[in-house]
Amino acid sequence: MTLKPINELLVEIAGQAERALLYEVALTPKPGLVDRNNSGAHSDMDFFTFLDSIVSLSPYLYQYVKLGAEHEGTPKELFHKVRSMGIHAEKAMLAATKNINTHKGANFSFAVLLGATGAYISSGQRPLPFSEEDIQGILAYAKAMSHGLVTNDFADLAAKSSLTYGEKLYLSYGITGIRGEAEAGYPALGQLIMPFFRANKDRPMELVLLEALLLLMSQVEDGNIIHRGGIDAWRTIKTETKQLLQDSHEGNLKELMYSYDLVLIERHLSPGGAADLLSLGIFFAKLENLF
Ligand SMILES: CC(C)(COP(=O)(O)OP(=O)(O)OC[C@H]1O[C@@H](n2cnc3c(N)ncnc32)[C@H](O)[C@@H]1O)[C@@H](O)C(=O)NCCC(=O)NCCS
Ligand SMILES: Nc1ncnc2c1ncn2[C@@H]1O[C@H](COP(=O)(O)OP(=O)(O)OP(=O)(O)O)[C@@H](O)[C@H]1O
Repeated sequence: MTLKPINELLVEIAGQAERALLYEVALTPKPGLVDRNNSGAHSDMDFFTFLDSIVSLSPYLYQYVKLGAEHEGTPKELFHKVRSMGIHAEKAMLAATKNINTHKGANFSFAVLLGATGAYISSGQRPLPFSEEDIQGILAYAKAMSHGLVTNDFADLAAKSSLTYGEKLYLSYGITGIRGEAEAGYPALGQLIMPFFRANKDRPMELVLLEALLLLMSQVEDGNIIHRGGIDAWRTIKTETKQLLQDSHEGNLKELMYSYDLVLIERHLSPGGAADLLSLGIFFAKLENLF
């Protein structure tokens, strides 16, 4: 087997991250979220805002995987490198979207996971497609990178004058959100979505992605839902999406999801955390050549 030059591999991996973000926003119907049909429970952004946002992030996706591939220090040192790069990316995103938060969470997680992917391939120059073990190796590296993140980020919140939604949720409920997910090595990917994708890899991709979104909504501690609707609204969504998964089959899935979109729009709720995890899952599924 001949291995591709490393830079070609990095370009291909960054391209799969971009593709995953495009697939996520194009997937329709997504309850409460921006899709091709409507802007869900969002009045400040639409499908095109997401396209602008993805274009602005694209060069950084490559930078994250390159930083990982060239890294020679500890996983934690790589975390600091990609986060610093991520702050520049977030500024580019906000400039492209006129200050609307389209991909804050996705940008953070892609920074960590692309960095981890780069570090993983450089440790043994793995060819694509990756195996299940490769993905586990990348998630384990991401876990090592994020060690102590929750404690460090939330250490001095009392002294801060303004708090982000993630910080407020931690102070109010002890909810660790995206930081907790990263520090645990993204169990929503390794233990939930990737096994689901592998088990369903021969079914129509679009339906599998819609079901995957419902699966994530039924289980993830979604900071976006909780900051807008509170804990009860989040619990209700978890129960309802479990029921939707039980009631749905290939013939009625889209119809049920169109109806549920109207419900979440009416309640002004949007599962942004689940959407981000879906795009990360699509990224790994592409690297594993599942669809
Ligand atoms: C950590 C990030 C995401 C900022 O967190 P913040 O508290 O502002 O945001 P918040 O927690 O509200 O969530 C951000 C996004 O994460 C996504 N999300 C929410 N819950 C989840 C979840 N359970 N799983 C995955 N993604 C989630 C959503 O899309 C959400 O919009 C990142 O933007 C960042 O690092 N910003 C720089 C700030 C910084 O460096 N602070 C440290 C100072 S030491
Ligand atoms: N397809 C999508 N449609 C809508 N939101 C998405 C989609 N994919 C991901 N998201 C996530 O939803 C988040 C935006 O949600 P929200 O508008 O609640 O956040 P906010 O701007 O931080 O808060 P608010 O506008 O309520 O003050 C984005 O950070 C983004 O990560």
